[in-house]
Amino acid sequence: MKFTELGLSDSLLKAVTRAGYEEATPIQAETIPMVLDGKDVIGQAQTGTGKTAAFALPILQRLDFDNPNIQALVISPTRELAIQTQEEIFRLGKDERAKVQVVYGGSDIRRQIRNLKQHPQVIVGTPGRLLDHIRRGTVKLDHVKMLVLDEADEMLDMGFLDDIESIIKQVPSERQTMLFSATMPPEIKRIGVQFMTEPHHVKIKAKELTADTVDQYYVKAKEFEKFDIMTRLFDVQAPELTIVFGRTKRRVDELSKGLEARGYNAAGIHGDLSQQRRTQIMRQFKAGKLDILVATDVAARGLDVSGVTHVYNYDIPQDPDSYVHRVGRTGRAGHKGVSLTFVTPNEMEYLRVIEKLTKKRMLPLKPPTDAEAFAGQIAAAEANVDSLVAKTKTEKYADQAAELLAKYDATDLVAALLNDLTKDDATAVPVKITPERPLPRHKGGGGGNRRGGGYRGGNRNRNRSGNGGSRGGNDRRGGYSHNGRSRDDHRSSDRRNGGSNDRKSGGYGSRSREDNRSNNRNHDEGRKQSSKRNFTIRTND
Ligand SMILES: Nc1ncnc2c1ncn2[C@@H]1O[C@H](COP(=O)(O)OP(=O)(O)OP(=O)(O)O)[C@@H](O)[C@H]1O
Repeated sequence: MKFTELGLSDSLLKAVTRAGYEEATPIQAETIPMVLDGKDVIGQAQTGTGKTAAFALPILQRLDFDNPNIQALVISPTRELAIQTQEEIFRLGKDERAKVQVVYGGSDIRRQIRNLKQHPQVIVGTPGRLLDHIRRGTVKLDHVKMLVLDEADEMLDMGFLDDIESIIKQVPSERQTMLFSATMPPEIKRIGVQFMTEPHHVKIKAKELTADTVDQYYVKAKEFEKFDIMTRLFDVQAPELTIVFGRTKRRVDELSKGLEARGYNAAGIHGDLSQQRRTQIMRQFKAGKLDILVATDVAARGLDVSGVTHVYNYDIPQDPDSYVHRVGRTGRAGHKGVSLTFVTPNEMEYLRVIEKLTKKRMLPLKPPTDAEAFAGQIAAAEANVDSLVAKTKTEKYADQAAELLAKYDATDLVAALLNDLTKDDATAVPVKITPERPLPRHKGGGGGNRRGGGYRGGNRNRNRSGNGGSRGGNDRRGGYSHNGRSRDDHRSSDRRNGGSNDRKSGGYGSRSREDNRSNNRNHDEGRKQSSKRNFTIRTND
């Protein structure tokens, strides 16, 4: 549907055109008129289908620019998502000079207070820091007329619910309330509607819960085999921008160090890192200066990084909703993506439960052999050679080239070049990743009651202490962290190709070589980091 049919103002239509949006997505087409009409809305649609603009545009239109008070509040589960959402609302409301501010934990509160004195009309924030500002009296919500819970099911789940209730108490009851997410379990929706008035539930029907643009695979492997298989898969699939999800913070640290040791341009983020470091890594990743982001579920919700081609679940998520959000970091806004999930033999039942929820079968992949990995590396190196030759001013080096050709056999020279352009093979740099305790044996069935008595872990009072929780994978959720994300991620510092199974992909969902060539981002950089030394991860545990 055309944006012009939705009742948006001319300046917002201009902003939409400037953003490059041609047509409204289904969730935008359905919810924008309702929100403009002042209705309470629950908006549910696949990941990456433009839910942010679906609430941002009508909110901007309903702002009274002569009113200096906070009129709209958007609550986000993670700092990174809050920052991104503020940026998008600001971008769309630029012509109207909408004042949009973000507040989140782990960053200088005095600066936030200074900015709050500039009278923002829209606030985006994480719950802990919002509460902090409310208590200090630096954020006053008594003029708020629009409230959004982004990633609403996450915000209304046990980990956040108390904070959300405390915040909502500060917002006038005469307000418009909106909940948005790709997933909305019925029992969470029941909690949500208590904060709403005659809500309209807009659920964009899709055959599958996950975006249909993502080709989903799984590899059955033993715990200790996963790392080597993953790097071999990288060689074969040649992912461009990749997110690897790990279950715990320790896992993320070890994986990112191990990948670096093998010459990949990788870095990890999780809730124990300083916010400064988290922001720095996200910036690098968004700018394409980092090929692989390794993360806990702190990066699973809402993050919109264009060009993420592959998502690897190094650990199968315990929570099927989490799977939906993780793989939703690729295949966004109509682009293609590939996801790959490792599953140990005793975790197969978890895979089936995820498939039941998503209504999509993951295709099994065999781990690539060494020969296949080598072939993948050589293919990438050849593509590199093509671009190197194309950009080299041959005359400049002609004499030295002739000298080298006289000294060495031409085949030896090219072989040395290829050796330099390929990464160390798995065995050359042994990496040992500390085994995580496997997920408890699944009781079977599943799918129906996902949260209540399902397998989200019996003890719903998770991680309230915000103690970082997941070291050793042993927290109060029966020995497993909440998807590797502790309350600390949420609050402690807030207060607490292709995919097709064709030859090019060799059956591994790789991107075409053409793609690789044109997007040969920083593989060279990555390679330079490669140290041909033995590398074993040490941990404190
Ligand atoms: N109408 C549109 N046409 C094209 N692209 C769009 C449109 N609306 C939004 N986008 C772009 O699509 C991408 C995904 O949007 P957004 O992050 O809002 O998705 P989402 O549905 O909130 O996903 P998630 O469930 O993962 O949070 C963004 O890069 C956004 O700029």
